[in-house]
Amino acid sequence: MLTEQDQLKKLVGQEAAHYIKDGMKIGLGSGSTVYWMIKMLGERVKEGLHIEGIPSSNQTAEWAKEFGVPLTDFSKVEGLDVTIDGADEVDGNLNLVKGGGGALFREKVIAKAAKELIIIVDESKVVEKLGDFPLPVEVLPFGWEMTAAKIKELGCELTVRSKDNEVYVTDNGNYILDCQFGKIENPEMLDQELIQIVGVVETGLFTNMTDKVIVGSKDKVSLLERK
Ligand SMILES: O=C[C@H](O)[C@H](O)[C@H](O)COP(=O)(O)O
Repeated sequence: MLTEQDQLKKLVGQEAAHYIKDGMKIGLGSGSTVYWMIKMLGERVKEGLHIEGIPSSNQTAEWAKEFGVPLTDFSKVEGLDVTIDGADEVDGNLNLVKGGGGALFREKVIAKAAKELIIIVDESKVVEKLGDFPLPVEVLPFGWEMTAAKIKELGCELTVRSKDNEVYVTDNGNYILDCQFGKIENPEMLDQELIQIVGVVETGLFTNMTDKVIVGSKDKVSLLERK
């Protein structure tokens, strides 16, 4: 039995699959909303759609295999036509917080590699200002305590992400620091400040990258587009 939020995730995930055209190379994001998009893409592939996707996480790769979506990698393609991904927060300028599922680094790679970035969310993710959701920052394990101290100097409280009482390790073998900055006034500047800290691999701030956001709410699906 799906929760109301999951039903909205399903709705926008399925909707997004219809943006894909024959022959496209697609960046496949991560998370429970993307799951529905991949499932629907699998159905379209069975009906004859020819596409190839690059997954942003091991979980996404598994789903793609399960639903019959062909995969490729960056040794075989030069770029992507479109990337479709979820988000943890979206602001009015279509800036994003991502990485709730820990896949932010590969997600940023496939977002940057694509001609178009389409984000799929339920309405609870749309906010005026980013920052209620703690910002995930991927860091190298070596000296992560030093990296964390430098990040704290930018004005946040943080925790190292854990899972089942162990430190959570990303698909890239790194750690995630969940950073509570409060409302983020200037996401672009914060992203730049964070990325300059030695040991930071990537941040969950995706600024000036999103072209379209498909938002699912109770009575409709709406489209937000880059101004
Ligand atoms: O690392 C995970 C990703 O950034 C997800 O796209 C994000 O957390 C949204 O996930 P969901 O669709 O499950 O809410």
